[in-house]
Amino acid sequence: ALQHRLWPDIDRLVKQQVAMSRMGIGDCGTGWQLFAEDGEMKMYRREEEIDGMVVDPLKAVHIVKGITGHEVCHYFFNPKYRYDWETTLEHMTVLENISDDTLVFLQTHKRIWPASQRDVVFWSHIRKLPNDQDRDGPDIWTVVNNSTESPEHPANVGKCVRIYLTVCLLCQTRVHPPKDGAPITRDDVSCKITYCSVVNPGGWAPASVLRAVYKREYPKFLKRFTAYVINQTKNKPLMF
Ligand SMILES: CCCCCc1ccc(-c2ccc(S(=O)(=O)CCO)cc2)cc1[C@H]1C[C@H]1c1ccccn1
Repeated sequence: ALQHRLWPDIDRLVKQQVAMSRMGIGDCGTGWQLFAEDGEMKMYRREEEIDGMVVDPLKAVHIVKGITGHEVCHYFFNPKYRYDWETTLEHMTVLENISDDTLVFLQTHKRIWPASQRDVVFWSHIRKLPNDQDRDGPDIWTVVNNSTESPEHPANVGKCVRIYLTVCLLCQTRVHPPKDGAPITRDDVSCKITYCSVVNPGGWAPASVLRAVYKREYPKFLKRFTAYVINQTKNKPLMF
């Protein structure tokens, strides 16, 4: 395929993020603390600071019945759905349509008192990966979002503080074939979702405020997003 300017970065980061996501919490070494749990959803964080700024890595694992990894990644990647599920979003622009699987976004997020408002520029890439652990299992789907520069939108010139993030959504579909050989329905599928993110808040914000924001916003985001995908797909044919 024709390579574009971001391709080497994207390819390297996707491979690195997928490898990290596939590691369980256990073998990521210690330091992960469970901070939120709701049914099948478990959220872990590590407390890390860079230059006194909270950049706590987050890892969430969730198992959702009735949807596939392709569907989860489709609704996460495609800009036309984002305002429906991203509650902290104030404005979103697609700066570049690099290819049908790679976009560059500019997003401004609602201000969270007492911190100043944030914006972010990132490339977003969706990819299907062969399921090398279970050869005849369904493919794995992933979306990786990673901050990038935009000459037209330099950091910290307007009212917003630029944040920097790396996000990886990795989805493994599981099919539980019906005994009587009947066609597969939504009752026979589930999706194991791993969501990893590291957000550097850019300018300084009180550690207590940031940790409270993350503790509130991440569980809300994953629950709302997965409920959105269930609702959007329930009367549609399965997308594998
Ligand atoms: C003082 C607060 C500073 C940080 C505010 C902020 C900005 C962007 C983001 C963010 C930006 C992108 C992504 S994504 O996964 O790529 C999807 C596409 O939107 C995810 C999260 C997060 C937060 C932090 C609110 C926290 C928060 C956490 C989950 C959801 C929303 N807000």
